[in-house]
Amino acid sequence: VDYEVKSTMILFLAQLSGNDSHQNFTLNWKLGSDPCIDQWQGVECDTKNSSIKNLLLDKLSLSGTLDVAMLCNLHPLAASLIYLSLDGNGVHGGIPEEIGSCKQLTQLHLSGNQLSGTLPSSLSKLNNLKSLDISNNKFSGQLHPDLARISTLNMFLAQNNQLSGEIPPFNFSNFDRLDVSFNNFSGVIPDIHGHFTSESFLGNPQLCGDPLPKSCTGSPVPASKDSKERKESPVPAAAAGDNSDEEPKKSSKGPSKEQILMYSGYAAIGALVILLIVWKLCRRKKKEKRIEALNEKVVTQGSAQKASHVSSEYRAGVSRSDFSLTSESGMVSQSLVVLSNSRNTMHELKLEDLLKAPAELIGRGKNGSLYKVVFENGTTVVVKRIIDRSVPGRDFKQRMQILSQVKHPYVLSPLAFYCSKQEKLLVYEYQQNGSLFKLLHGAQKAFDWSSRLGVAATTAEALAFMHQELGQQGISHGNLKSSNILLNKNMEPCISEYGVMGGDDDQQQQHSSSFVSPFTSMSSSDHAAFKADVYGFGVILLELLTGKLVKSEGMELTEWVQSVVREEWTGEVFDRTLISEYASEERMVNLLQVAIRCVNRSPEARPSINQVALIINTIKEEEEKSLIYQV
Ligand SMILES: Nc1ncnc2c1ncn2[C@@H]1O[C@H](COP(=O)(O)OP(=O)(O)OP(=O)(O)O)[C@@H](O)[C@H]1O
Repeated sequence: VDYEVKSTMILFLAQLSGNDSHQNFTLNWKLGSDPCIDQWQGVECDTKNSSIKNLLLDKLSLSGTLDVAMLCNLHPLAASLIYLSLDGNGVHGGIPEEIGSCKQLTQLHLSGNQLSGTLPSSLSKLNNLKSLDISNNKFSGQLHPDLARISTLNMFLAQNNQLSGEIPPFNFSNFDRLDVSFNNFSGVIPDIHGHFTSESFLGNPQLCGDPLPKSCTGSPVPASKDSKERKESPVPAAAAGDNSDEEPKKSSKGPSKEQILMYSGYAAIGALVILLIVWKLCRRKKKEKRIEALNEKVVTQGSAQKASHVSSEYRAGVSRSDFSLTSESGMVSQSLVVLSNSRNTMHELKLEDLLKAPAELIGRGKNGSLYKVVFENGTTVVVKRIIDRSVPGRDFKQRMQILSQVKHPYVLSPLAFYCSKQEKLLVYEYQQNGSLFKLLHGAQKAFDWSSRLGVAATTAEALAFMHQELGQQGISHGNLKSSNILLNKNMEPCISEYGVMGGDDDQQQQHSSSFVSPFTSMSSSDHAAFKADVYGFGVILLELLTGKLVKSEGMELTEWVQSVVREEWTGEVFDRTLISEYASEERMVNLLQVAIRCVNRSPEARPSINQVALIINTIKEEEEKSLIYQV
């Protein structure tokens, strides 16, 4: 079974279990093993062509979501999967439309979960489906009439949900089992050819007709001859919502009951849409208020201090700062904003102190210059002076405020910032162990495989937190590269300059063209920026694996790796120092596969950073287990 299928299955299970990667271990699903040969629990294969046939994951206390898009969008799986069973778990959320791409499915069993929402219309595309069991969930809405077109269907169990509308005219003569009881179905029961008793339809107060005792014309239905031995309904006609006394109204000239129902349905949808718009507007207002509140919380210092005139030209080794901070009027237009996450000593930080302190230029990147500033008390910070004027000041300030509130141990938050029309400065704690770039490409090259894997896993987790765990406030990095991964005093990676550029336009355009957002909750530019971060992270993985520079002698690392892999010389890609320490080639190849997926030219084909983090964690856990085993 190929790598992509294995990793997709591991991710699918992780989503099902609510991102609990331990479930993979319990079931023995490991990247380093084979689902068919090593018999992953719950997986049954077609022995002829080693393809995955059945996924039987009943009663495993899975409480995550059903991401069938992962399975059904992957051709080899979609072409082989015929039975998916998740009965008796706690899976929540809906069934995604992508289920329609799992064309070979003959059995879909999802009974006894917490699934909700309407059934996707794409279910009707499953024209091999024989049994569909969605009973004992929280599904609502109407069944798509096209469901009745699945000519192979012979079992439909949907009891105990909140489904409504009419029952589609299935070909009941093919059916062995049917149960739609205890829902909110309404209207006339289609012709069941005498195959089922009233039990299959009970508990739907608005349903009428054979085999229920409630007639659709008001009078009780006489038992038809072709009905199989029919039991008396335990629900009295009145309790079943018999509305025979309403019937005469039907013949009057006014709107029919169906029309009234239809119009009130439209009215309800209209009201819902209005409510949704009002809710969205309220949320936006609230968000703005929250940001304003955050702004008030921070310590601002004196708003119109005299600017100490400083030269705008940098001279290496000068003994004082040279940030030009003057506004047109010669005054400092705004003051330094010390953020609430700063250490105590930093609360006292003043703009004049920053200007007075000796500063040393330590870098000049495409987005600005970086200075190391040492205060009298010995505290050392770095100051990033941003030259990009395209980032609007308001956006920049808001982003900095949000970032200062985000507490992730592996994301370096700014200590303070300054923002005027001409100038943007950011103050960070100085990290004396330098950057990942230096560690990989500097003179000293003692950086073993386990540490590299650790850096990859920690960075991916921190990014996943920033992208997804923050929900609507998720922030992309915008300029992810190995020089922005710093090493803290414990040599752990720390992502620096987070969100400073608000998305690198070049990088985004280059790496996220022809993008169409599949999300409604997120703007397409946010989504493109997240995909650009995944690309940047993929390049970092390639640097970790190859030890090579991103660009050298006119050759891009991504292109070089892909060409070597295409030629099937994969082993040639890896850093010689890793080979000589006998690092596991299997796990290096697994990480390489992740990296290659991240740097895919098409942004849509790149995985989410959450998926990447999960796979890297799995590789890391396998590495740790093997180390314990060696000891
Ligand atoms: N807080 C810090 N502590 C120590 N070193 C840092 C810190 N921040 C950045 N550096 C290092 O200083 C060097 C220069 O940083 P700078 O941000 O100017 O360059 P860059 O990241 O290559 O460019 P840019 O971010 O503008 O694209 C880099 O090697 C970086 O790793």
